[in-house]
Amino acid sequence: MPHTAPDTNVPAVRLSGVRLDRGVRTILSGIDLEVPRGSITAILGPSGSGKSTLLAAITGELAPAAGTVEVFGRPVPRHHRELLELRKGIGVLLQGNGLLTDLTAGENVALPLRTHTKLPAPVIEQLVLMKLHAVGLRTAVDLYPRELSGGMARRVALARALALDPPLMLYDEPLTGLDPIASGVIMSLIARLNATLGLTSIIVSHHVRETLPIVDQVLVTANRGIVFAGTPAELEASEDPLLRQFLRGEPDGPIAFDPASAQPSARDALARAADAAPTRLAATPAAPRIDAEAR
Ligand SMILES: Nc1ncnc2c1ncn2[C@@H]1O[C@H](COP(=O)(O)OP(=O)(O)OP(=O)(O)O)[C@@H](O)[C@H]1O
Repeated sequence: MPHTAPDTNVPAVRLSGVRLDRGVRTILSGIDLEVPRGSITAILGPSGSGKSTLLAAITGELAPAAGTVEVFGRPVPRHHRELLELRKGIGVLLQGNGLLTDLTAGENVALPLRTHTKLPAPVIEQLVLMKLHAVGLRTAVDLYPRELSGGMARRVALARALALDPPLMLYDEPLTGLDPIASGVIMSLIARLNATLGLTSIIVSHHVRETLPIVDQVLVTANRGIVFAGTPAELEASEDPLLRQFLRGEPDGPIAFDPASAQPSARDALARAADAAPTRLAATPAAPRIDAEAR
């Protein structure tokens, strides 16, 4: 398991030739990617382009229709028991906080420890305080979720995701519903925890501007694939019309906001973009929209 004898040359996550379907629909295909250990990777892209679906493949919630998904050098298993083992090594912060409202912050953080370990209660109590301390909320241990601000509740959920010391953290839209100040706190916390605990982090986000400063690698999903993989600086410097439009969060541009209503000129520009970067941009006039939520 990831907890034991890590081979530091093996990436934390590797996808090779992966295709992901939902029912009869192919959401992503031809996916090759590596997430180096210790890094922070952002998965950005328009709504519905398959960002969360990629996370689901990493946790084994969605088996690939083709290709392989490896976490710390091991193929993601399909059997329930082995999957549960894998997931103990993956901390997930979901879009909603998922805190149980009738439990205190401390009891919420204790849940994974009570469920997955046989540690005695006093040890769990100490671990809970340590996790809450890591997110700057030790004093909130006895508060109920309704007594917490949105940002505090997100930090308690983060402490709970860290409870079992997972080497890999997945964040699905960690900033949803937070104001700019709380967003800044969460992003710097993600960066600090990644560095101090030696984690590997993957962040799915619509919040491009808030996310780019803390990440090492950016992947952009669109048009059923990964249309960009590189550093934040490389993304900012890209001349690719699709990426420029996405970065600016514009509904109008070379990529049609609503492909059904694309004008011929938009289609032409899209085709030119696809010709200019055939390996990175599999754009077609029927490609998914780039929408304004990308901001
Ligand atoms: N459990 C599911 N069953 C069927 N279809 C699904 C399921 N989950 C997602 N999809 C579909 O897969 C596509 C990609 O969804 P996904 O949630 O991965 O996109 P996303 O990029 O994360 O979007 P958003 O930014 O809006 O969260 C969408 O068309 C969505 O409707």
